[in-house]
Amino acid sequence: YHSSVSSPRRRVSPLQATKPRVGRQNRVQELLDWAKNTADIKAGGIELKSSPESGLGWFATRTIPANSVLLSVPSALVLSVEGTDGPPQVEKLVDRSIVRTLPWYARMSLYLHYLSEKDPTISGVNVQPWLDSLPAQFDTPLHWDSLKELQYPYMEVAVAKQKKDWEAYHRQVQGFLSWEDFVWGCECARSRAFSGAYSGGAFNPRIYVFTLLLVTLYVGLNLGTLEQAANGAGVVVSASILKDFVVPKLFKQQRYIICPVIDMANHQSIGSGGEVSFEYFANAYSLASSKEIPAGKEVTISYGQRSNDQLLQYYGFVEQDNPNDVYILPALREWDIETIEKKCGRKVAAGRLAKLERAGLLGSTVENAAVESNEEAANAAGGVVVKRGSGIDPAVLQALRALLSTDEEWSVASEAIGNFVEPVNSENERCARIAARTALEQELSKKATTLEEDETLLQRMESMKKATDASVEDFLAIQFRIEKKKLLQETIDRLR
Ligand SMILES: C[S@@+](CC[C@H](N)C(=O)[O-])C[C@H]1O[C@@H](n2cnc3c(N)ncnc32)[C@H](O)[C@@H]1O
Repeated sequence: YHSSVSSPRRRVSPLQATKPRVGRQNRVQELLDWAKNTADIKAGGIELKSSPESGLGWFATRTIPANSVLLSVPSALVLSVEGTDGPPQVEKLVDRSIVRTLPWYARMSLYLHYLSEKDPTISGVNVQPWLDSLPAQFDTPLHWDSLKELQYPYMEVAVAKQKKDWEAYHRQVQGFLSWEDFVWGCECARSRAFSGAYSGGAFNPRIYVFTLLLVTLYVGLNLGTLEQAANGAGVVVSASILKDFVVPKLFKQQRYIICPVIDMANHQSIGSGGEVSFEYFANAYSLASSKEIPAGKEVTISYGQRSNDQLLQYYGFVEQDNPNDVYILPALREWDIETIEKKCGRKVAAGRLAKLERAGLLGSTVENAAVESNEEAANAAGGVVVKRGSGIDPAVLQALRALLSTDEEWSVASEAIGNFVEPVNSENERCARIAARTALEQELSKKATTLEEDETLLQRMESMKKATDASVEDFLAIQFRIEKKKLLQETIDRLR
């Protein structure tokens, strides 16, 4: 019922295919005109510009002081998916019993499909110019012929799982939209939606005015004291706040929204000058400056703490020196114990591995990762996580201290792995760090190319960009593996 994911790599969404092929720049102008004239979207101090690295993005046209609202989009215009049902448009297409089995992004995909094929209006506003502004294709690994150039087996597992999951979801709705359209919608959702436990509704001044009126009447007509009235008013006010703020947070009513026009803001992990928030009193979503932004600078926002694994898999780009980047090493059970023993000059004593196994510190095998349910590019295999911010997982250092402990250290620690949370002595600590470093060095040496070779290659590709037929995918793969190798090297240096 559908072809393999990788074949139509440069697909054009049906949306664009049925339209005369105007350049994205024209569509951008149409989007801006629409935002201003039809959608009641307010903008100030920014312009939409295109850059080769990140596509379209918002740029400051003048110096913007901190805390200025740059864009304000009425909340009636956003595409929203929350809870397990709906949105209602989707339930017009697909039976609710099926809708309920789908994750938020699949429901968002169906919603986008509904808007493009059935009725392009949201709250009575025709959003076609916004639909036309969406990217026609994605460069995420899901569309790549091979992921070998990433030199990161973990990503192959993660993308295989993504493909399997998405195919299963599509099977539920294949009567309504093609695989290509389904994937296109899911990717729009994954790369353009914000999430959060947003308020249940907008500020409704009428409740508060009415309460004030009641209080005035109550006191004015001598029906009770001001204190009694205030208690009554307190209940009204707090019930309303409860509904808007507390309840959604408490029950984790996660809400996902795509906000037209604000969805053109690009990501920067650290130092972004923009911020998206829900303006309770204005009942609008806004893009505002969180600090002063110099004229000409891009107004970026943070999509959250995203590793390059997540950024590449779901957004199709790689961030340089990403402070949230991670490296997933094979699980401890797959480490080369013999080499570690040699490098430390210690033998792993009998029974230690079994102890770690029972404590669940050895992880599972990579093959098992694919069967576990895990939406994000996270670590289903129990691999050893290395973070740019904090280095190697402290639980792994703990396990290594215990693993390499002498019989004496082991008995001093009452044979309990829990007593290895902190370093036990300098020699044991030295061994644990050598072990970690050895695993990291071995990981680095397994790569088909070195960091230096990759950097030279990338420079060459960049300088000959037009002359070569290097694709976006080739660039991304090299950028990605450079960042991973940098992270491994940094962590090795920290362990010296
Ligand atoms: C919410 S959209 C932002 C608008 C997008 N640039 C466009 O042209 O439609 C997210 C997408 O923008 C691109 N993007 C965002 N931040 C980026 C960055 N720092 N570097 C490269 N591309 C980025 C990625 O393609 C990502 O999937």
